[in-house]
Amino acid sequence: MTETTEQHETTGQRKTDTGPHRAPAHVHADQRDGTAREDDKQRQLDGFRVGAEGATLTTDQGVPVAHDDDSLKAGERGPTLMEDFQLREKLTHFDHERIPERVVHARGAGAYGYFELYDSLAEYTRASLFTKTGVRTPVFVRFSTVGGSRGSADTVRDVRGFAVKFYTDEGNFDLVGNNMPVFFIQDGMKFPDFVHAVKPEPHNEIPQASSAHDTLWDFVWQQPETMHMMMWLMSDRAVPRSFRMMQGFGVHTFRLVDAQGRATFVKFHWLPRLGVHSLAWDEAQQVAGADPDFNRRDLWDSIEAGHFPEWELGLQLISEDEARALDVDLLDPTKLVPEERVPLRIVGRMVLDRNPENFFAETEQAAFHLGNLVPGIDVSEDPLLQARLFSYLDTQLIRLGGPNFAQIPVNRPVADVHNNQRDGYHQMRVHQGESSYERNTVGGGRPAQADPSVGYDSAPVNVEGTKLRRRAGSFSDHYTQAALFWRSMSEVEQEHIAAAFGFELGKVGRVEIREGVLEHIARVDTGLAERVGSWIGLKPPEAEPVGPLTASRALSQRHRPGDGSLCARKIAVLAADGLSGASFEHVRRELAELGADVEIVAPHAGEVSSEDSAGPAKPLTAAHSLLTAKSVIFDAVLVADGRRSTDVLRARPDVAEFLRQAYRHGKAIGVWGSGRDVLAAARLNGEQRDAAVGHGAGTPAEEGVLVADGSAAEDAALSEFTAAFGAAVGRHRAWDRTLPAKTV
Ligand code: HEM
Repeated sequence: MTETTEQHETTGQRKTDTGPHRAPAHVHADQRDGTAREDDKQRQLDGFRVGAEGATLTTDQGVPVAHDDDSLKAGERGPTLMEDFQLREKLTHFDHERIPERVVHARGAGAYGYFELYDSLAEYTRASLFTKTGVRTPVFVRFSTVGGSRGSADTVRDVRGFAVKFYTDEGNFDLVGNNMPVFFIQDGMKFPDFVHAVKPEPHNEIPQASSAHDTLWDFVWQQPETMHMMMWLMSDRAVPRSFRMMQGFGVHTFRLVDAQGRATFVKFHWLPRLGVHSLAWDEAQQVAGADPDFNRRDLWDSIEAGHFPEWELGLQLISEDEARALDVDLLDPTKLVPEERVPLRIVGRMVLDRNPENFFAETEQAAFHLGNLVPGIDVSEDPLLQARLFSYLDTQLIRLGGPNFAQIPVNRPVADVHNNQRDGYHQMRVHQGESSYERNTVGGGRPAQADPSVGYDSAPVNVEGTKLRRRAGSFSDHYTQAALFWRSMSEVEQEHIAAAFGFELGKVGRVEIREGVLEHIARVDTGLAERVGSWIGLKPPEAEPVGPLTASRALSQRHRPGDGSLCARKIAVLAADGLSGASFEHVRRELAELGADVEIVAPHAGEVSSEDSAGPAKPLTAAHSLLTAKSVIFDAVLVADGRRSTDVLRARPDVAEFLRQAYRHGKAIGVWGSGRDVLAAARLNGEQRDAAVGHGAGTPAEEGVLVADGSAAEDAALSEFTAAFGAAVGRHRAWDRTLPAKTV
């Protein structure tokens, strides 16, 4: 018997199974042709599912329980008896349900899927993951915020974690990255300091999941290496519309290693099919209240709806010689290599197509680690990366309660596991044999060492030096790339960055911290410092401009619109009893065909009456009342035709506020038929708008505001309107409408 056959302690069944409990599917990549395939992980997980539907309730010992509502007492009104083993077991288990949350990245959501390689990298690496084209390697991905606790809101200003576990046939490879390509600090020695500074302040544990407080900005002031990353953190990247609409980055430089041991530097980039899109800051703050699970729900819903999130993997491959010619040190994690300098080679795609079935068992117990490497992939000497190599395994030992967490279903490899690592808390395997050591003449487990052509080997990098605690001189420029980022932004993005600095520093109480940070900002760009200074009432100091610098188009979100698809974009249709059901159904159907999720928001939830006999056969249902739905949880808003409906809507202040807020947040707004009157009454932007402006099918009154006369009788006109509206939603936002009032 091989060791992995003993691992399956629990048998179970899928929720949909009706048959007897199945023995776990036993996945051995090497029993076929040595290749891990997309469903291998799922088949392995099948063996651990426990479905209790229809089963008899038992204790943990399997004893049937006939009475689960009352404890065992001495008399009806007497004290509870110590001997009540049922009660004690139930309470004890409950008392121990919580495990520590992750020390950072505590709040997250995950999904399964696959990575498919379409361009072999055999010339650079022997990793099967990157050489077998067409093969779909199973993955589990967890997205997260960094600073907040497990129960904090999704849409706070923060970096997002983007951690990918590839279950390859050569073992697990984890790419534990973020949605920004650089980091705050250059050396792992500073990580605890940085995290202590950004987390809630220790005396009163305020503020939760926010960088807008004295200690974080004090750290920034004292540690100017943070400046490049602070530019990213103040940008729209820090408030993504969706996990599906973020880039991902490995951040550090890694190495790909070929069969001869030749190494090439590599930087990993994930590129979302849907483009890179963000919330407006005002919107993000309101979503945090209206739906704290906004990003988590979006990921879950899109997968359930079959709109599978997708990214392409792009690599920057850099030889040692090319590295020497770059004007940045590849070992410095506060620097990026512009794509214009080293273009991306797109090699594959990742698709997430399955939600986990149990949040705790899978997402919460997932353990990613930078040191989970496979043959052909190696680390670099980046001092931040080197510290991470220690930290993940160390923290997981306590978070997951001992050294056997690789046996937890979500963490276990699809590849076979054989070694002499034994015992410890939560050991699930029943190892066979008399001995558990090597070298060994007794026999027993005795896994043989792999052939060198198969086993992991570190890149033979020449390393020597004098022991010292010092930062490399090549790491010392903290401003040039921060300025590159600033100069690469569109006008709207720049305005958002300036306002974000203004917001955050505006929450800093100590004026000397504000002044100190403003000095650093002035060294990045004096124009930016002027704008920030005007928000916080300070005059920035004189500073020497950095440069000359060209911009990098690739850094601006504006150049990553994506495919414009409406995959699981949420559209609200404001309506009341008496709407035109036929025209509504027409618009709904056409938007749904584009992938959008169209929901009626009405004065009351439940059935809404339609005014026309030609309306839909089934009654229309409002998914939300105006009490439960705010415009911030939708991407766009429509107002339906129907005189009786619009007469109600145009008199309601909450409808006017819904539209005004959507307008302020740059969202597409569309009205047809008598819906025009509701728009006119809303006085968008405080003005009485002439609802006749721009009418005609799909004619924009201004960018993203579409007004049509179309009624049910004019199908072609309505289709034209719907198509124009859909295109506006696909463009995400009319960003100019989101600009905060300028103070300069
Ligand atoms: C020396 C610097 C760093 C240290 C010491 C460190 C440490 C940690 C620790 C202890 C965790 C919790 C892990 C767990 O409980 O399972 C964590 C999570 C994480 N870290 Fe880091 N980190 C560092 C830098 C970074 C950087 C630069 C990135 C991005 C490239 C990053 C990305 C992540 C992600 C994505 C997670 C969440 C993984 C998950 O979803 O479970 N960290 N980090």
